[in-house]
Amino acid sequence: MYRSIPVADPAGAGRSAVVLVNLGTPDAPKTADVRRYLRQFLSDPRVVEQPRWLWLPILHGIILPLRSRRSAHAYSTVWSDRGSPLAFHTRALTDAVRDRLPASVEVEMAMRYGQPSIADVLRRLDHDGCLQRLLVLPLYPQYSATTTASVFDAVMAELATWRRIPAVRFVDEYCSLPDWQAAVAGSLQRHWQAQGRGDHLLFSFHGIPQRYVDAGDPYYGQCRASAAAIAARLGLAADQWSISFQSRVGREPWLQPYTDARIPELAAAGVRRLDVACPGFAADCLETLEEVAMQYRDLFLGSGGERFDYVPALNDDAGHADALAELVRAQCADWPPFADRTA
Ligand SMILES: C=CC1=C(C)c2cc3[nH]c(cc4nc(cc5[nH]c(cc1n2)c(C)c5CCC(=O)O)C(CCC(=O)O)=C4C)c(C)c3C=C
Ligand SMILES: [Fe+2]
Ligand SMILES: [Fe+2]
Repeated sequence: MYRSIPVADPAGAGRSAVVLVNLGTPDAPKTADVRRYLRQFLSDPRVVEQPRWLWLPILHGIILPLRSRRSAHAYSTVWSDRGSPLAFHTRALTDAVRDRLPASVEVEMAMRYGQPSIADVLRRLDHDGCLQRLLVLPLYPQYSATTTASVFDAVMAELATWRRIPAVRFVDEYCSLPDWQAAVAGSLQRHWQAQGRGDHLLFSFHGIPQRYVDAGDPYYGQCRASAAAIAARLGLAADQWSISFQSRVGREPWLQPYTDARIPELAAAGVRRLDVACPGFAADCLETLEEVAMQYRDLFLGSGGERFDYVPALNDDAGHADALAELVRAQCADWPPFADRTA
């Protein structure tokens, strides 16, 4: 019934582990792999809040057959010999965070959809039954039920099958942390020092349905507040920056303004040189590298703009890893090895 494993050292103090969880990505940019990934992703009731009897026939009859091929093509434009950008950037960030923490804390990455799955990573961490303390850090700076809460669901679904459950802590958001805001502002400043600065800075966040925000999802407020905090650190005036929402799927209204409407609007208002940053994405991925850096570049240049700069996500930037390692230390301050409780 519940998972049984012989405990290697019943008298031992047990171990502490940190799991950084990102969204996940297909195994390969092929229609069949993308289809398997989209099926898991879009079957999650946190992502698509529709009655299952209504949604599942649409998903299997229309969305998966049409979207898998189209998305596979989009993935093939960003795939590299290191694999999917979301996967290799998340791995590099996890390594950088691990390097900054005591060697006795295990630091692993997991993916909400696809591989390595949350269930596999948790079981591996508890292979000897000695995982006693677990910090889950979803790599979403802003909380949304569609992303953050879905990670929580998957962690709890796995632990619900365990006999010996570790103490669990869960990070709900980190966009309000000054260290993270400083890391984003710092990467923009470095970009401007190297490339020069545009006329306007657009912060483009992944959208969600407006209906979810109306029902209490704090995502919109956190996007606005964190963009404003970053702009303030950069000393930008109100007309030098704005926010928008990208990656809409389906027909119902999502958060606005839409990035693909805002970009031509900025060009028409006289912006010749546009900088775009995506501070809702911890790691570069399909949505930043293909949708923003390719599609929206073409859109801006085709609307009369002269120069378009996509400022990369923080990925394994030192300031990013420092901020997340500090967040782990603060969250686990009373756990070994951060605190010696024998004192
Ligand atoms: C259909 C509903 C979707 C919601 C709601 C949604 C929210 C959401 N997503 C991210 C981050 C990422 N999404 C990515 C890809 C992606 N997102 C959706 C749909 C929704 N996302 C789809 C169908 C896809 C797959 C690609 C496609 O077919 O267009 C990715 C990139 C993954 C990669 O492999 O590179 C990320 C990251 C956030 C932060 C969010 C809500 C706040
Ligand atoms: Fe998404
Ligand atoms: Fe997309």
